[in-house]
Amino acid sequence: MPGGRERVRAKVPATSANLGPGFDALGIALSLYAWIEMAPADETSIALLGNGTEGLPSDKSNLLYGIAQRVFDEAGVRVPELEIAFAGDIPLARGLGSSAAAIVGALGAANALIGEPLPRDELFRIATEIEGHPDNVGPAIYGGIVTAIWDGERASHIRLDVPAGLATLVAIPTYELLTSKARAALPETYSRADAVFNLSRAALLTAAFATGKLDVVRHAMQDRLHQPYRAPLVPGLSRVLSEASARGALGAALSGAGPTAIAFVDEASANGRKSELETFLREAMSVSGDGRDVELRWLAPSAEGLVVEAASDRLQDALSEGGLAR
Ligand SMILES: Nc1ncnc2c1ncn2[C@@H]1O[C@H](COP(=O)(O)OP(=O)(O)O)[C@@H](O)[C@H]1O
Ligand SMILES: N[C@@H](CCOP(=O)(O)O)C(=O)O
Repeated sequence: MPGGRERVRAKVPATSANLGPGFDALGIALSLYAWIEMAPADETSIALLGNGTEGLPSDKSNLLYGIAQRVFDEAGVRVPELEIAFAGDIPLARGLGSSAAAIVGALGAANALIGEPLPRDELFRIATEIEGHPDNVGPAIYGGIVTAIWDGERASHIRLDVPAGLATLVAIPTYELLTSKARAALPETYSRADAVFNLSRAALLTAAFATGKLDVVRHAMQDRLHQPYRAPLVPGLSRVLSEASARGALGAALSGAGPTAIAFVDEASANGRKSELETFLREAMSVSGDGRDVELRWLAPSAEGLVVEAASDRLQDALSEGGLAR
């Protein structure tokens, strides 16, 4: 491939979007990853190696192939046949940005395959256009915490380092909730009081992250724009939102469009209350009541976003030999 690579592999982090009040505006990258590999081929093949990918198409109708072709079209290059492989630890349709990771990884891999004609900010613009909002694709590309806007044509963002000592615990239910369904539950209009309630908290939360003032996070995580309307779709969410701060968390939120819940903890003041928070989240989010249908994970924030490298072996081989850095 002139100026490009023969085989490339993109690594993309999971994300938690919204963080409570920052609906469609704020998100954080988490250390759980998806890999998307591409190489030119004589005939297109798509290997889906991740858990939960069974129902996804493995022909040219797959999202990953379509996005790669969009990059080639924008760059005026033709690569009609591709060998694509996807593997990932990010569970699908749980509010941890699986679709954002797939979009960002496909954009990054396709761009690298043809010599990176598109700058990273253009990848962000295209990813936002495809996803419809910038709050999960932003941290997936840039890592850290990202605050962003989208006006339908242009996307602007600022990336913040994650404050030292901020730990995140996610409670992932076994059931899926598609973002499209969780968005359909939202009203068309909001009152001025609710708009002011959210914009003041989103601004305070962003400033708290930017300055490392973790004690302010607990006052800034409430939301009136999406969580109250999504709570009927996520059993236990209302309890988590109202009680998590009394159980050792700085605050809690619905992760992305759900159904995962995310709690923030200040390592410096957790004072041995992590197991209390774990027990509480497991109990509250369990539909079966015995907690076995909820997976708890302490996921460190990921400072790194999209990384694309030349690959010397196939993703299948790297996976089976334990060669993927998690
Ligand atoms: N590797 C992939 N290939 C094709 N489609 C994918 C891939 N990963 C995710 N998707 C699509 O994204 C959907 C999940 O996206 P979404 O409902 O936004 O949930 P979330 O992004 O929170 O996991 C899946 O049902 C699937 O249609
Ligand atoms: N702001 C969006 C975020 C969706 O994130 P996802 O990771 O669940 O796709 C929303 O809340 O709808």
